[in-house]
Amino acid sequence: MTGLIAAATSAADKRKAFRAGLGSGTLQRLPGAFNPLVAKLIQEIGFEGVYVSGAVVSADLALPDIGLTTLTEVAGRGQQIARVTDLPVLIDADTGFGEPMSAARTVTVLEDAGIAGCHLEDQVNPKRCGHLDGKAVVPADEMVRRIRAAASARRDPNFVICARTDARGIEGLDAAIDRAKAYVDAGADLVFTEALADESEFEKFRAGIAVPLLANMTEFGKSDLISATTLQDIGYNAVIYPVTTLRLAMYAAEAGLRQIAEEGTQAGLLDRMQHRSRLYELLDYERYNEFDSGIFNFRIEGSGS
Ligand SMILES: C[C@](O)(C(=O)O)[C@H](CC(=O)O)C(=O)O
Ligand SMILES: [Mg+2]
Repeated sequence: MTGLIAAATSAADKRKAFRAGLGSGTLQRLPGAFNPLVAKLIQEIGFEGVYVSGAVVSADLALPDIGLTTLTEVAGRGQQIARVTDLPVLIDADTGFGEPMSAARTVTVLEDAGIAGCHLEDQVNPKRCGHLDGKAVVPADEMVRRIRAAASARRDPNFVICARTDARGIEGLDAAIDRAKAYVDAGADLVFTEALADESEFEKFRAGIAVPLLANMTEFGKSDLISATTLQDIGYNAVIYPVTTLRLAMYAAEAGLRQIAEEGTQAGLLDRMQHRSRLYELLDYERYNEFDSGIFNFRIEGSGS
């Protein structure tokens, strides 16, 4: 029954794999999973990791991404997602949920949740999406304390501490690079270069920083949508597509709900739905017969199947 209810790969092995991936020269692609089922899809399709987005955890609760969610809520979602995937999970820890000592506690809680790494950003509280105007950052030395505290709290040295700088949109690119250098000196393993504009800025960041770099290819934001091949050629080590699956799903859900409201039936929507049989395949439903041979003993029939 290994790997059925939960993924078989241990958290320690996932962290090792994430470290190795970041050092491999191959871009690690981490789409955001808005739930554990999407994480299974991400693994099946062949991505290198799974991202858990703060914006998505918030939106899922019908809240804006302004630091309203708690560590317990975020870690809980992360744990549910990490449990079902063999891939490493990188999670968005916003500003660390408080003072540097809270950032330290955040790391211990996320380690216990089976997460492979987290990013902490240098925004003030309340934070906002990094692609909006009107952001503010804390002084660099305060963020340095955040990162030091987080790095010192690790029990597994392979847990990846990623420092995100939001400074590009506030203090400019050179200042953002200087901040990132200070965060690396404080113990960051990976740098999240938030809201850069175009390829030339990604190149400039790459030239300035010695540790692995992560690009955020979020839609409708301040960064050009650069392909994975180009990011890899520039020398980036990881990319997240944080809100993409939620945007796709919500778009489809809205269109479908409007059609049902108008037409009084979903009959015209079946070819735009995940089929029951595909859902069951993704869930490994049939394998539950390993527990009890009476579990999967039906055929999928009925309307539209
Ligand atoms: C990456 C991010 O922190 C997230 O929470 O997913 C967001 C993404 C977004 O709001 O589009 C961010 O870039 O701040
Ligand atoms: Mg976020």
